Amino acid sequence: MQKIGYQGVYGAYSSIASLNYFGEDNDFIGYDDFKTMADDLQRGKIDYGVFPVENSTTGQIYRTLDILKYEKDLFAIGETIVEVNHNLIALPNTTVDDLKFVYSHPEALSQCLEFFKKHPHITPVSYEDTAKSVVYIKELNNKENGAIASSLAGKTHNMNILSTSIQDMSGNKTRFLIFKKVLDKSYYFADTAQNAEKLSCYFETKHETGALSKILEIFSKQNYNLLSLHSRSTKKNSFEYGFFVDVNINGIDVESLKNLLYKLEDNLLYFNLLGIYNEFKNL
Ligand SMILES: O=C(O)C(=O)C[C@]1(C(=O)O)C=C[C@@H](O)C=C1
Repeated sequence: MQKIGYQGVYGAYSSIASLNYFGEDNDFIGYDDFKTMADDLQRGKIDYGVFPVENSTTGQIYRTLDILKYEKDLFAIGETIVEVNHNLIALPNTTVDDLKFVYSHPEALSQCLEFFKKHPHITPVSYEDTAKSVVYIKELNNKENGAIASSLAGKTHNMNILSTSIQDMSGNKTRFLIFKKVLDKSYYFADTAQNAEKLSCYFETKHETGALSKILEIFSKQNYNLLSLHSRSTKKNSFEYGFFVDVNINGIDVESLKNLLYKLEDNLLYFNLLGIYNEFKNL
C-alpha cells in the first residue's frame, strides 16, 4: 500500500485523478495546499504527490508549476488526465432561482464563466477545493448557497445535482503529473527513459542575445519534437522569465537523451528535469 498525496478532500478532481492512477487499495492523504504536499514528499511522509499542471480551458496551472520548477529532488513518473464535468450542486428541493452564492475552487469557477454570465443573480465565491465547497454549503444549510463540484462530491454528501456539465468547454480536462522523490535524477532517468514518451523540464536562459533560440536549436538539431513551450516569470527578479517545455521522446535512446540533457545544462542558467513518463492514453 502506497501513501498518495493530493490537494483537497474525497470527491475533488485531484482525488479522482489519484484513484484513477493508483487504484483504491492505497492510503490517500488530502492536503490543503501544494507546498505542504511537496514538503511532505521531500520528507518521505508520502510516496507520491498528484499535482494538476494544465487545464484544457484555462491553460497552465502555475499554482503547482511555480513550486515544482524549483524542487530539484521531485520527479514526475506518470501522467493522468481527468475529464472535468462540473455540476451545480445544492440542498434538496432547491432551484437555480433560489441560489445567490455558488462556491467552488477558483480554477473550477474560471472554467464556468458562461454559467455565471447566464445567471447574473448568482455571485461566484472562491473556496479551497470543489468537494469541500459541497461540505460547506451543506453545513450552511441555506438554499441560497450552491457549489460547483464533481458528481462524486455531490453524491457522497447526498446533495441535489441541479445541472450537469456546466463548464464552458464540453471536453474540459485537467492533466495531472505524479511526482515522487528521487535523490539523483540523472541516474533515475536512465532507468525510466528507455520506453518513456514524454519529458518535461523547466529552464532559465542566460541573459544574452539569442539565448532561447540557441536552446531551441539544441532540441531541433537532435530531432526532438517540442510538444509545448510556455514562458513564466521567475518570481526572483521582476520581468525575468523561465520556460516550461514538454518534449516527445518516443523511441529515443538513453544515450542521445543524456547528450541532450548535458548540452542543455551547459547552456542554461538554471535547468530542472521535471520528469520522464508515458503519455496518458485512456480518455
Ligand atoms: O478542487 C478540486 O476539485 C481540485 O482537484 C483542484 C483543481 C485544480 O487545482 O485545478 C483540479 C482540477 C480542476 O481543474 C479544478 C480544480
